[in-house]
Amino acid sequence: MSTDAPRPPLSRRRLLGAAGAGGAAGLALGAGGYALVGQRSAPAAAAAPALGAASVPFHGPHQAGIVEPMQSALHATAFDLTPGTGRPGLTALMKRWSAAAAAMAEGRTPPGLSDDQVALDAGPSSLTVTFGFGAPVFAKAGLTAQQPDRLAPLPAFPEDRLDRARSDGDLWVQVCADDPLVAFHAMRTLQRLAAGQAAPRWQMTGFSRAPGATARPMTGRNLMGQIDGTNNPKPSDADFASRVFVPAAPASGQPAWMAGGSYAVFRRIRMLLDTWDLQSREVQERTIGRRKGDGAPLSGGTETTPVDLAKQNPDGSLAVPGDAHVRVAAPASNQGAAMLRRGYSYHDGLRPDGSPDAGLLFVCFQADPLTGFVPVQRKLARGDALSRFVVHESSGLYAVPGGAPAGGYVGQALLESA
Ligand SMILES: C=CC1=C(C)c2cc3[nH]c(cc4nc(cc5[nH]c(cc1n2)c(C)c5CCC(=O)O)C(CCC(=O)O)=C4C)c(C)c3C=C
Ligand SMILES: [Fe+2]
Repeated sequence: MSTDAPRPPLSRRRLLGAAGAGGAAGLALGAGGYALVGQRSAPAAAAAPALGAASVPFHGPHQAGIVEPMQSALHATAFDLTPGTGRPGLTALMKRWSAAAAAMAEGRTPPGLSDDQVALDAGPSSLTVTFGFGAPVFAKAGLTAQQPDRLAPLPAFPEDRLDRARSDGDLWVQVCADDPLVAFHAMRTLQRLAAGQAAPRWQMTGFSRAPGATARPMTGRNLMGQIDGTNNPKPSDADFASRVFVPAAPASGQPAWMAGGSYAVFRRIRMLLDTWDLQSREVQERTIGRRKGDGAPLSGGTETTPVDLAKQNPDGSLAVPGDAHVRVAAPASNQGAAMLRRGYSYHDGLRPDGSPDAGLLFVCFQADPLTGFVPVQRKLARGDALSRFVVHESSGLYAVPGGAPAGGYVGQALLESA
């Protein structure tokens, strides 16, 4: 599932145009959060094409990696604090991680480590790093009074087949970039910087379509072949911010340190692709409620035409079937519940039975999981035609603090609260 709607066309063209004119370095674009910056080294600056030179600022009111167009590579890692790492250790870690993420987002070598040089020749490639806190970290850091009640464990959904060793975790780190080596380097650097204070609990790798792969910007496809991400909330929607970000306290009813933050739900959802591929095109389309080729709703129109859930076929049946995924998941079917989906495909080879170990690393962000993911997944688990073709294998819910101002670090308002 992707929010592909990739780079805004204008900035994309300007990026490529600037590179073509040889004037990439130092040009601020001011659209979609992307800019071109100075490079890691002079030779790299001379050689880096626009894609590698594009950067997303680490500092800002919200963390990067939420509203920006999806990059092509993802590493998601959960860490557990090592025994004895209390609040001071966690504070030191978040300072180190934030400084490293800010540097790498500008294509600079992170402070405090000898660089492994994996990303040496590349620019920042739109690297974003997003940090989240899992529920257990609050007790471990002596911060239970500051734990949001929204961070209560997700309910058990029928048909979940969760592997607890690949679920949850004290800290969650999402690394995205348009170059796989840049993404690996960032993930590996953060892991090395955590040594002694936090150890990886699980790590997963995802991918999306490479920028420039299509003749024009298009919504991405998932491994079932569907156009996925069409009906995501858009930053231009009037209610976008209130759906995705936590407002300031006390109006939010949430701890003050969560202002500008969000909640991330992460689910590893395996697709039963061998079974899916045996289905007719008609069954596949009725399962989702949209045409496979162009993503148009079965109620008619084009990909971007609003879904008409009331539309009937000439025989009186619903054009979008009663159990179609888009009907069951729609805000209109869930008292307005909505979330910003930003998931990546994964493929980890074959399972023992020879079937592909592949699917969707589902990531969604919302201001409140109790009015976002939870009611929607509750409904999907009961009546979604897609359930026959997917298995939920791991799960996590994380509080994603607001962004850090220049000179600050992510989680500062929590970790320096009284
Ligand atoms: C609980 C939330 C959701 C899960 C889990 C989920 C899994 C999942 N979805 C697809 C494929 C598609 N989903 C689409 C739309 C869509 N999905 C959700 C929520 C979850 N999906 C929502 C809220 C919506 C939007 C509904 C609407 O308002 O119309 C689509 C259609 C295109 C689109 O709008 O993005 C596809 C395709 C898969 C394959 C999957 C698990 C593997
Ligand atoms: Fe979906």
